[in-house]
Amino acid sequence: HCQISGLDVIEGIIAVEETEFNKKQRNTGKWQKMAKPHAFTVYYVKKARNHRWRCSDVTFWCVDEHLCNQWIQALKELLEMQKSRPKQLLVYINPYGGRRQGKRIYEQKVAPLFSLASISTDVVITEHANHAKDNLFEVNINKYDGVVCVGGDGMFSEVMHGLIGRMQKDSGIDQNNPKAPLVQCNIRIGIIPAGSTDCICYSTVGIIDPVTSALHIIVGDCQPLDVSSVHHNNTFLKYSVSLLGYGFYGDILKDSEKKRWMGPMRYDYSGFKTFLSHHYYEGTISFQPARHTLGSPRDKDSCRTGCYICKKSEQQLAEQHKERGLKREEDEEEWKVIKGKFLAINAVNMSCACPRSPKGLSPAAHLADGSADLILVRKCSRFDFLRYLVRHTNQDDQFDFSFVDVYRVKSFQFTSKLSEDNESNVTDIGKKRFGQFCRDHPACCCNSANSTWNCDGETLDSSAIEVRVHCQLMKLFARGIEENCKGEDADSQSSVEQLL
Ligand SMILES: CCCCCCCCCCCCC/C=C/[C@@H](O)[C@H](CO)NC(=O)CCCCCCCCCCCCCCC
Ligand SMILES: Nc1ncnc2c1ncn2[C@@H]1O[C@H](COP(=O)(O)OP(=O)(O)OP(=O)(O)O)[C@@H](O)[C@H]1O
Ligand SMILES: [Ca+2]
Repeated sequence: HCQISGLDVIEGIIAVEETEFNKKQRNTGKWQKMAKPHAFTVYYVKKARNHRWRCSDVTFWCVDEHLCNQWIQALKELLEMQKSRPKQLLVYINPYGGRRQGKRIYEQKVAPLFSLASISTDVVITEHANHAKDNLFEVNINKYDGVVCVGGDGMFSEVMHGLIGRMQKDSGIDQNNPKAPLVQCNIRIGIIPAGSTDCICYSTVGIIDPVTSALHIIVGDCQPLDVSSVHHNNTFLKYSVSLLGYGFYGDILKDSEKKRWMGPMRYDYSGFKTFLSHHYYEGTISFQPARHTLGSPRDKDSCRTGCYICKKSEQQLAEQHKERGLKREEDEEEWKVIKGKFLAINAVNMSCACPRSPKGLSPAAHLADGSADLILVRKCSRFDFLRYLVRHTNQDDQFDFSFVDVYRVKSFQFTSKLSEDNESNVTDIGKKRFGQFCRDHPACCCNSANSTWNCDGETLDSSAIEVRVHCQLMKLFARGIEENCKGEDADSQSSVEQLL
């Protein structure tokens, strides 16, 4: 990554413009000797610390007007040849996400950069939930090179549902069929973070910073992403890219929804409350291990830009597409079944790194390997659960506990004990009364009721679900987290800077 070539340099250029300079500029330095100076300014990506990108500029002065114009022309032609760069974007802004700064962030930090890079935009400020999703079913989508969402994970989820849903509708695929081979979505999504957790942005870029994300969009980055489909009884419920969590994260979300007015703080409040309530839930989880991928959840290396494990999965996917029509072998593959009492069941398609937990729920999970990491946290003491949680915030291994198991899977199913009992028509009135008693006395930690699934920050209505990972179903304007050239925290130079 540290090598430099002419092409790398163009990749880092945002725009080239003839420099308009005033008398003051003309009278500075050695250029004041020039009778009639000419100049052009190159705006480029400057890489700063901790994956942050900034727009910087450098002005080249020239005595010869013709030579100056030739340079401008040549650089503009090279920029024009960068076919992965978007020209026309559809932007959705959630004005109420996170700290309600979405509109301001877009107008002040992002729109000027898009305009500098000659990107045209159609901007929709959402008026209600599902506005963006519904709108994506109506717009002339082919007009756009990408869709940008300004908001949090929930807003991203809306846009993703709109795009994937639209894609399947246009291709005649029934989303309610859990086994349907879904059509990949080639229109990239850009995330301008303005939410509460912004876990998808953090896990794919390495920082929550609107300017950095805007620059990844401008240079036309592309990061494929695994998407899980969630069904209940042959009915499609939702897609998930980050966390599908039952128990702890489901309960936090349910409680926090009532506290939206608190903003991002609501998660800490509900997190603390849920931690104290210490509820566990009984159920059965069955899963198919992901045998196609090379990695394991206990690997020391994490998914980084150009990840070879994700590339391998991409190749396998291409082969599968070629062999389409042949019977899929996955139906015959083994299922593992685990019954137990769980404080949390977390399935993550990516690390789920976020500022609260910089290495995430599963540090070695891959963005695009066609698998999810299934983390089972069994019933344990409050103290042990706290030790487990604390390891999300430091360098210690959060899977190194006897009550935590982790599996890399390509599909799984869950049924709670309660719904199993209901299905087998066990009507134990005493048990139900006892359940009621426990709901009224939260100090009791038994499984009085079902938890809810937290699906990328939204609750699901059903506790019994069937989940399948779809390898690289969609793409983002991102490149994954970059390996730093000179150690984790050091500044790394962009190719333009190295050239300068
Ligand atoms: C002692 C400190 C332990 C801190 C442990 C922090 C672990 C944090 C892990 C965060 C994982 C986020 C996964 C991302 C999920 C997103 O798809 C979703 C949508 O935005 N966000 C949430 O559901 C929002 C989920 C928000 C979760 C907040 C959890 C806060 C837990 C606080 C526990 C306090 C225990 C204190 C005991 C004294
Ligand atoms: N104009 C609107 N009014 C009300 N709700 C909206 C509007 N636009 C979008 N939404 C909904 O708001 C929900 C939350 O938005 P968003 O994800 O941007 O912020 P957040 O919840 O604070 O952040 P995070 O998801 O990162 O925790 C989304 O699920 C989205 O459907
Ligand atoms: Ca994955």
